[in-house]
Amino acid sequence: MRIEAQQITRIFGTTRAVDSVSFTIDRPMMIGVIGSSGAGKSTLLRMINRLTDASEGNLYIDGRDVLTLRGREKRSWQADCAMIFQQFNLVPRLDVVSNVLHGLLNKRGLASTLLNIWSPADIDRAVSILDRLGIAEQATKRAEALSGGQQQRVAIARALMQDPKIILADEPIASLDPMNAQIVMDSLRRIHDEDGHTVIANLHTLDTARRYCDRVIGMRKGRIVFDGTPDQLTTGAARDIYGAGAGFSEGTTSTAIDTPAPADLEYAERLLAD
Ligand SMILES: Nc1ncnc2c1ncn2[C@@H]1O[C@H](COP(=O)(O)OP(=O)(O)OP(=O)(O)O)[C@@H](O)[C@H]1O
Repeated sequence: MRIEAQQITRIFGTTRAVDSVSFTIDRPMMIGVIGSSGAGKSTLLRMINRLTDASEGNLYIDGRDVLTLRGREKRSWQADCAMIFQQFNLVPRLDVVSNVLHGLLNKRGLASTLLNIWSPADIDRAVSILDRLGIAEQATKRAEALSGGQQQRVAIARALMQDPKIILADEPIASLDPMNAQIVMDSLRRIHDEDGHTVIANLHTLDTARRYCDRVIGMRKGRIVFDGTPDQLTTGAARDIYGAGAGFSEGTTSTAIDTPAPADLEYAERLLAD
């Protein structure tokens, strides 16, 4: 899949949250997007997925501009473009396997959703995806009973259930302890390696971007100020991305937040409402 962003821009009031961003992805890659809080990382992912409309620009996916899609075609693109969020966005009271089956909602009609009708083949597939992520034994538990790391793996399973062409992850490990963060990043990397999906992840630490990604995009004030390999991401380059002075320390690049972002809640509501 070839992805070509041409001068994508999103303006909120007087803020150019994303300002004339262009990049091309011409083979499946794992890409990390880094930058300080407010740099425009979430807005960029949300424009790709069409959760937020762009103010200007084009996003060609295999030659088709997905920013202009409406109605059924827009939903079809959203089904191809799975999102994973910092706060997991599972339905807490539902069991794990039902949460994974919700990945099909982007592809299914309302009736089967309301009646909770899933074919045995769908259920088998959901369990085998959970198995792949090492959490099949949790399938019948309520999502809320799982640890954060397990919940994020359920969210990844839900994303895989929709058989996406691309996976977008918005700060997928920002709420997790280091061990669970590693398990989740290992899972995303393995999915990329095995399935050949492009994964674009907003990440709040440089070492994670360096360790897991083939390419790193650095954003500052809505613009791309770095686009290169992890090797090219020197401390000097990081200082430019984060706009820090000589006292810059790589350990202080965290932009983790503790409260669920409105984007997360909106996504969960959309999954339930569709
Ligand atoms: N719905 C909105 N309405 C108004 N302004 C917004 C909205 N969403 C984002 N912004 C603004 O756009 C800019 C970029 O925000 P964005 O959330 O994309 O940055 P980010 O790099 O993802 O930051 P963080 O790491 O804190 O999530 C910020 O100035 C933010 O306040």
